[in-house]
Amino acid sequence: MLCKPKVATDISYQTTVKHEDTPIKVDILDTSHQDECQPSCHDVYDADAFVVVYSITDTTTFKVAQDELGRIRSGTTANAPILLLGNKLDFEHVRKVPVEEAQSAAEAASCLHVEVSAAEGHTPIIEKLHGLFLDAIASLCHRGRSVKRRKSLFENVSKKLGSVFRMRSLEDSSSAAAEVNKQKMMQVFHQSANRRSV
Ligand SMILES: Nc1nc2c(ncn2[C@@H]2O[C@H](COP(=O)(O)OP(=O)(O)OP(=O)(O)O)[C@@H](O)[C@H]2O)c(=O)[nH]1
Repeated sequence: MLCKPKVATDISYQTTVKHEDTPIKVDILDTSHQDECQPSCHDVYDADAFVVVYSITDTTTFKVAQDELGRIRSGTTANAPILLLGNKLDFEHVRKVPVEEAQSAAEAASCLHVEVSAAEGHTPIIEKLHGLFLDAIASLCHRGRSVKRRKSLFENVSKKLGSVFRMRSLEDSSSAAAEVNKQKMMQVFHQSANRRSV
């Protein structure tokens, strides 16, 4: 299950994260929402997790993000973990999307919500992405695959990046930040496992 760019402006990345000594290959597709490519031209139904990005300064991007949440939740990806990510937090003074509105959209779609500034550092974003990947893994495990199959699934966690920021390697975080990440990752993993076992 590899994410293939659908149009020239899509960008794909590959990276590796570790979960309990198991390397997990992650394919990331950063899809473009430029005029010539509406969201509908993307096949989002083969991803294991999603990051839907909007700008807190632009209500149009939030509207598109909400539509995307609906599309994801209504297809075969209905149970996939989603991170709704509000970007450009450094532009708080010209905010157009109230945080409460975004939070309730996230709640309605049963997804995580976070606001960040890609311009002011990647660590908080990377932490959230690690959590999302683990959520995807927990989701795949919960679907009752065999242990052998799970390992190969671990190598195929893929996701779709909505838009806005360019991501750098997940391995760039400092060792102190990595320890914090690890703890948060395990928290999210356990929360996710608990949620899904209810
Ligand atoms: N101030 C600020 N600028 C940002 C932030 N994130 C992105 N930008 C800027 O916003 C502009 C658009 O960023 P892109 O990453 O190209 O946006 P995009 O939505 O992915 O664009 P497409 O791939 O064409 O859909 C660029 O000039 C970025 O430098 C942020 O957090 N703060």
